[in-house]
Amino acid sequence: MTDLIRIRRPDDWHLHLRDGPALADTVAATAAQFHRAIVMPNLVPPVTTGDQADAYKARIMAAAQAAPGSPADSARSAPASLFTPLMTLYLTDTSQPELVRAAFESGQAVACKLYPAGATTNSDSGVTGLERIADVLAVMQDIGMPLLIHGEVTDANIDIFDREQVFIERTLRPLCQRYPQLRVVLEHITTSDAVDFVRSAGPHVAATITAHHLHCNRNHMLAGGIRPHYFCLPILKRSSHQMALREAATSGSPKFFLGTDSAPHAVGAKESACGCAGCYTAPLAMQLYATVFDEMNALDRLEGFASRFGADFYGLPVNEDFITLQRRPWTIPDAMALGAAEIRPLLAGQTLEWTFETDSMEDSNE
Ligand SMILES: NC(=O)N[C@@H](CC(=O)O)C(=O)O
Ligand SMILES: [Zn+2]
Ligand SMILES: [Zn+2]
Repeated sequence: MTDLIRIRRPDDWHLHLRDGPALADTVAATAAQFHRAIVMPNLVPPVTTGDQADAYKARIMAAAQAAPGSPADSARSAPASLFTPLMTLYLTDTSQPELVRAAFESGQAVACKLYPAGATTNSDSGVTGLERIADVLAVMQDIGMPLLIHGEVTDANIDIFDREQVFIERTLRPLCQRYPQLRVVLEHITTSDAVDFVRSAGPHVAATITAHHLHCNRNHMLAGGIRPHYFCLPILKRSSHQMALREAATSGSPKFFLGTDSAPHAVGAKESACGCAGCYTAPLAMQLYATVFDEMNALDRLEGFASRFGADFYGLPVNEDFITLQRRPWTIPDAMALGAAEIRPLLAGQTLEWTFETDSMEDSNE
């Protein structure tokens, strides 16, 4: 039995850091485990321009400098100061192709995010119809800029558990036919339909998979009481879909890679008559993924999923340093700070088999 895993430092290819007082906590949590992260642009107001992405990146870097583990805090060794945010632009009906091109070519943004208007948290300014951004998509295809997609229809007549599958048939399949070379990441996939679609598409189409969709199915959220801390979008599905995701993540296919979709909301905003969608997993991300890979007898494939395939897709080098996880029980805290607010992480109070070791930088010299 393997009791110690040492892998190249992973990256998080789908993350919500939020803004303002929350940043110090969200950045520190992610930087403790990951080197890079694709930072989602769904702030209020959203990050739609290269200059806004630059300004947001500067706020994130300032938070990383001040975080535990940075040179300003030498007591711990988590390399918060090495954290590299990779910025994204939020597409709207009025996004301009030449501005998108300029932001990509200057390095201000590595990708654009498509939120169908109204599909999820802070998506009200999203795209109301793909025909409205046809010119932007054509430019993105030309320059090789990835399109990151929240893949759910917003049609009120479509059952919430079917919205991903219907999006694939109605929107994604035609999109991939119209732009056959467009680089696409279907984010936070939740269904076997999404797994099948991504598998059958070309190498320029990939998907991220969250830790919560690997750990949970809709029974966790709804059986024996309604548990708002499991509520996220796309919503948790039945266990057969969860199994399809587990198989995809642990299959060794480079089309599936790690994206936590860690998306914190204050406890009061989730425990409400109309609770917010989003699960906070950043501080327990690698412990959760390791537990699933262990359960699937696939610990030898964790490094590909967590530390290689995403970097390969984005054309970036793999990280030079390493992290260690140990088979040792670790109990997830009941509550954590999020700026002045309190937050309840996913699976709060439960014990995981794997502990994340705060790792030393010497590893990179071995
Ligand atoms: N996943 C979620 O349930 N929520 C995310 C938005 C998103 O990724 O769809 C958030 O920003 O809170
Ligand atoms: Zn989303
Ligand atoms: Zn997200």
